[in-house]
Amino acid sequence: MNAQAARQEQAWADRLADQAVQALLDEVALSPKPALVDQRGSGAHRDLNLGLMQASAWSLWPGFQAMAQAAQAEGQVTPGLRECIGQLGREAEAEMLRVTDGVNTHRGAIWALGLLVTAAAIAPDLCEAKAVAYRAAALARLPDRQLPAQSTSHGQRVMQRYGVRGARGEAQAGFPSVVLNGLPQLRASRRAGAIETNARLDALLAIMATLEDTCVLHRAGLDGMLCMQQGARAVLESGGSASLLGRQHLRALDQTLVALNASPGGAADLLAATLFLDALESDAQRLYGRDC
Ligand SMILES: CC(C)(COP(=O)(O)OP(=O)(O)OC[C@H]1O[C@@H](n2cnc3c(N)ncnc32)[C@H](O)[C@@H]1O)[C@@H](O)C(=O)NCCC(=O)NCCS
Ligand SMILES: Nc1ncnc2c1ncn2[C@@H]1O[C@H](COP(=O)(O)OP(=O)(O)OP(=O)(O)O)[C@@H](O)[C@H]1O
Repeated sequence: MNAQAARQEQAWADRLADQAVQALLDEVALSPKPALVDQRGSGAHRDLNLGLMQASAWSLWPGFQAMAQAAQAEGQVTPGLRECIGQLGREAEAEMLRVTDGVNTHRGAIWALGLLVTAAAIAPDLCEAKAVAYRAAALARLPDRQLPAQSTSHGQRVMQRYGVRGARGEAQAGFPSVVLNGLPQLRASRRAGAIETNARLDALLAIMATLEDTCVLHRAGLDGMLCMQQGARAVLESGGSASLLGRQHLRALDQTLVALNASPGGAADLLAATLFLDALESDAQRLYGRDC
């Protein structure tokens, strides 16, 4: 590789890490989100706040950059790359826990964005959202033989109890909540004239309307999850977060989910994934001058 190509690769890896961190910062700053940490406060959480979430997001930059570089070195989806980013993901999680003093701020986000950053780095000229999600799914389906024996997570417990597929299933299926719900809603709301805040809130609600969020199942059971899904649908069906009626429904949903302790952390991670893929497509249009 000549020096200019090497510089371009380096810049692309840095850019992907920037965009992943930016997506996390944009997700947490977006307000008012139902029962989640945002600029108003901690939602249903006692151990999370805005500053902690931001510090956590910044701490993940080197991990995302390293995943992008590993993908560039390998150049394709392989079992070796899967195991390499598994190790980098665990190191990123350890750094997150160091920065947050042991609080889980972004476990699900490291998983989702880590896979998407890796998938984007493999083929910078093939970065249409669906293509990136497809490559990320292929990676997520590969086994990680280096995965250490883990103590049972909240996610694993509720997946067994309710028969849902959780964060792994979402990734292995090609992020349907992002590709079929979050991104189309983000763009539909923009086209309908919503300001960016409302378009992003609507995207979050579109994800919440169908997601089997293991955070919610763990914290508030099946009733909490159905409440989240129905409440999110009610906001969208009454005109979305930009409409007066939609805002009334959104306020009610926030109060109900906080009372149930039902924070949709998985949906928040997938909103960050949506914002990442949206920015990636815009970047590619600028760099390559074509629709992805
Ligand atoms: C797959 C992960 C998320 C573990 O999931 P599990 O469900 O067992 O654990 P846990 O309950 O601790 O975390 C799940 C997190 O995912 C998010 N989430 C919840 N529900 C969903 C859902 N339906 N879809 C997507 N994300 C979700 C939430 O943020 C939640 O906190 C991950 O931590 C993991 O195993 N990583 C291994 C490291 C790795 O291979 N990394 C490679 C890519 S970076
Ligand atoms: N803005 C946000 N507000 C709250 N949670 C978020 C936000 N964005 C993302 N999340 C996700 O929610 C998850 C935190 O949920 P939760 O506190 O239920 O995790 P836990 O550590 O598994 O559970 P517990 O705190 O009950 O022990 C994080 O993994 C994070 O990915």
